[in-house]
Order: sequence, then C-alpha cells, then structure tokens
Amino acid sequence: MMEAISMLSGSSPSSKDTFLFDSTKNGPKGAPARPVVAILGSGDFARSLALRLLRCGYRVAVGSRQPRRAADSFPHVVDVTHHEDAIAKADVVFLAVRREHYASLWGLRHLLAAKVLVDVSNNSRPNQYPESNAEYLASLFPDSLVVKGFNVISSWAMQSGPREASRKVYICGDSVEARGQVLDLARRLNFEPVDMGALCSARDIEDTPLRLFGAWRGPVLAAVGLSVLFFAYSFTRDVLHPYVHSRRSDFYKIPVEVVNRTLPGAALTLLALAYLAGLLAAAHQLYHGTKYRRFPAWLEGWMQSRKQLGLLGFFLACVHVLYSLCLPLRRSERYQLLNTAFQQVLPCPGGVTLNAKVLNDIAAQYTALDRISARYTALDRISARYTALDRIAARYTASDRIAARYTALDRIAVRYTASDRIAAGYSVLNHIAEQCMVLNHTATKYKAFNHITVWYMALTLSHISTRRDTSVI
Ligand SMILES: NC(=O)C1=CN([C@@H]2O[C@H](COP(=O)(O)OP(=O)(O)OC[C@H]3O[C@@H](n4cnc5c(N)ncnc54)[C@H](OP(=O)(O)O)[C@@H]3O)[C@@H](O)[C@H]2O)C=CC1
Ligand SMILES: [Fe+3]
Repeated sequence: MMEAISMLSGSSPSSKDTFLFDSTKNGPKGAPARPVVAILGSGDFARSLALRLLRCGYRVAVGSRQPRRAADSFPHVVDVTHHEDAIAKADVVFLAVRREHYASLWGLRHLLAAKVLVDVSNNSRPNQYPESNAEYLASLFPDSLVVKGFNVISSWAMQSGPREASRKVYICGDSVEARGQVLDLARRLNFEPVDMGALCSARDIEDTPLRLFGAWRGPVLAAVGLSVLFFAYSFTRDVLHPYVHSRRSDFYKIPVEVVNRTLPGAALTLLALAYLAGLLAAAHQLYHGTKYRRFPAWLEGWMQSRKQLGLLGFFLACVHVLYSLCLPLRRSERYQLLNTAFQQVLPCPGGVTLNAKVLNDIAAQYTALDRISARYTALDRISARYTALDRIAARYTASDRIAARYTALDRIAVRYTASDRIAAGYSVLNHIAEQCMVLNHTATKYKAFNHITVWYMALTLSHISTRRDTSVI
C-alpha cells in the first residue's frame, strides 16, 4: 500500500516498474515479484481478465459479494475473497461490475482512496447517461484515481488473447501516473494501449464499441437492398417471363442461377459505390476550388462507409465465386442423370436412332451452356418415351394375363374332355350293364321257360303215362 502511494505520488523515478516488479514483497530474492491486481465482481469479464493476468505473471485477488460461490468459477490460484480483502491486497483495482451497481460499492470508498480504479464498463446505446460511466465513477469515488480502459476488448478476446484486429486498448484518466500504470499493464497483457488523455475522453471510448457496428448499418442496408433488387430483376427475367410468355417452368433456376446472377451484380455495384464516394468528393473539391471546405453530411457519411462497402462487395464476390464453382458440379450431375436415362432407353428397338440423335443434341447443348432449357425438353421426350413404354408394358401384362387365363381354361377344357370320356365310358358300361341285365332277365325268363318246359314235359310225360295206364286199365 505504502509502495503504491509513494509510486503514485511520483517520488520514485520508476514508479511503473515498482507496481509491476516489486522484488521486496513477493517471491524469492532476486526474482521479480508478481504484483497483485484486484478485480471487483466475478462475472464473465472478471473471469477472462483474471485468466489473462495470471498468464502474464500477475497475482489476482477477486472481490465478490459471495466469494464461496464465485470461487468455483476461477482457477484455485486466484484469491477469491470479500471486496474489502481484495482491495486491501492490490493497488490497481478493476471494477468489473455494471454501472448500475457502482453506487452499491460506495461504502468501500475509504478503502479505494488513492488506489487506481479501472472502469471497464460499456453502455448498451450511445448517450445512455448524461455523463460517461468513468466520470460518474470518479464523482462517486473522488479520492480514487479513476482510469477508463479495456472496455473495447470483449471477454472472449480477453481470455483467448488479443488478435490483430482487437489489440488496441484506449485508455484515459485525469491522473498521469495512474494512466501510465494502466498503459503499462495493457502493454504487458499484450495489448496496444492508446493514450487518450484526460477522463473527459471516456465518453468517446465508451461509444467506440457501439460505433463499431453503427458504421456497418448503412453499407449492410445498401448490400441487402441491392441484392433484393438484382434478385427481383433476375427472377423476373429468367423465371417469371418464360413462365408467363411460353408456360416454361424454369423455377429450378431460383436457388443457383438466379442467386448467382444476383451476387455479382450486387458486389460490383457495392465496389462502384465505394469508389464513387471518392470521385464525388474530388468533384466537390474541384467545384469549390479548395480541399479545406467541409463535405456535405451525406457525402461525409458515404466517405466513412467506403471500407465497409468495399468489404461487403468483396464478400459477395467471394460467394459468387463459390456458386460459380458449384454450378459445373450440378451440371455434371445432371449429365450423369441424363446418361443413365438414355442407357435405360437405348435397348428399346426402334428407339436407337432417335436416342442417338437426342444424345447428340444434348452433347451440343452441353457445349453451349446458354441452352440449358433445351435439355429439359430432351428430358421431357425421354419421360414421354418412358410413359409410352410403360403403357406398352402394361398392355403386354394385360395380354399375358389373358393368355394365362386361356391356358387355365384349356386345362379346364382338357379336364372336361377327360371327364366326358369317362362319362362316355360310363354310358357304354351302363349300356352294357343294362344289356347284361336284359340278358340276365332273358336268361331268367329262359330259365323259367325252361322250367316251365321241363314242367310241361314232365306233366306231359306223366299224362301220357297216366293215359297209358288208363288205356291199359
Ligand atoms: N462481458 C464482456 O464481454 C465485457 C464486459 N465489459 C464490462 O465489464 C463489466 C462486467 O461485465 P460482465 O462480467 O459481463 O457482467 P456480469 O453481469 O457477468 O457480472 C457482473 C458482476 O457484478 C457483480 N454484481 C452484480 N450485482 C452487483 C451489485 N448489486 N453490487 C455489487 N456487485 C454486483 C456480480 O459479482 P458478485 O456476485 O461476485 O459480486 C457479477 O458477477 C460491465 O460493466 C461490462 O460493461 C466490458 C467489455 C466486455
Ligand atoms: Fe461471374
């Protein structure tokens, strides 16, 4: 604490070094000490900042309202404690809580006196509050040395390490010493600090993350508007007109061809817009005969959007390249499909000449890429042939069925003939049986007759004998 105060008062010629490497306090003798940095709050930003500080050789004390719960979110080397403890352990205190909660820390003002208080807060929209967050903090803690900084770094970028695009950190503060310490700390965390002077620059710094996206709004709207315009034009020309005019269905063109005509149109127009602003500015200067005259607001806004316009144009051009590379793949796929279709039709006798002709046609059409629609006509022909073949096959199937029925009938007829024959045989047998019966009857009758005859003869004989006897008598 005393070291910090002496350092902040500027008495030491190397006050910044004193904060960063105090060999008298920590670590083995001779080795540079690891200074402690306090962070109040245990949210996303606090976590990322703690990790970054640890990686760069600092010790970290986190002040939380609920240190036990918060300790789970930090590596065990981080000292997660109460606000008062954390503040007491460090000379530089990061305030990683939202502006709305600054007032709730007011009770700690005596502990924060003469400490470097770093405000990292952001707002959700420009001019959200009458004064900047850092100035508000300074008014709450007048005895602390408030410095604004690190708000342009997202917690993700803070944790994963700064990349080229997000290395810049804007820092401002009324105390030159305190500002110098934070600038140095930023450098040691591998950022590129930019000294923005006194605390009155804090509003600009707080607006920076909001401006980052604000600058894209106009160009993005222009890109979307142009894309819609070119899409509508291509759709009307390539799809709607053929459909209305000749009932040709080219709706398959929408996802690839129409979009691929839209992309270069929008990309080229955006690139033209990026250059046109400079030309108009030059014309403006020539017209007024001086380059010290202010551009009109619309031209100034346009000039400031040139980078975004160019980048969006470049992006759309890249997508166009991708689409153009995909197009031949789609065509070759269709060619293979056609080939398969032809190979299936070729065995059909009588269709060979026509198929060869259609294949030739198609080969010619593939050479001339602008006659894609004719291929569809060829496909139509093939499908018509398929339909005709289907019908013939259906007829064949029908006649097959009839033939099968004939065969079945034949078999039945054959069976009938066989049974007829059996019936005929039966009739003959019957007849024979009947005759046999008649013969039997006759035989019976004959037998009876025979008997009668025998009897008659016997009677006759007996009569004769009797008469003889009588005559004898
Ligand atoms: N997240 C980001 O990417 C960035 C955030 N920032 C700024 O960093 C600050 C923190 O952001 P972030 O970590 O995302 O926010 P979080 O909401 O995740 O965390 C805020 C922390 O503040 C503490 N807190 C909540 N309410 C109170 C209260 N009433 N009194 C005291 N402390 C309280 C809590 O810690 P505990 O419960 O332990 O006390 C909480 O974890 C904000 O000002 C933000 O604008 C700046 C740049 C990027
Ligand atoms: Fe092209």
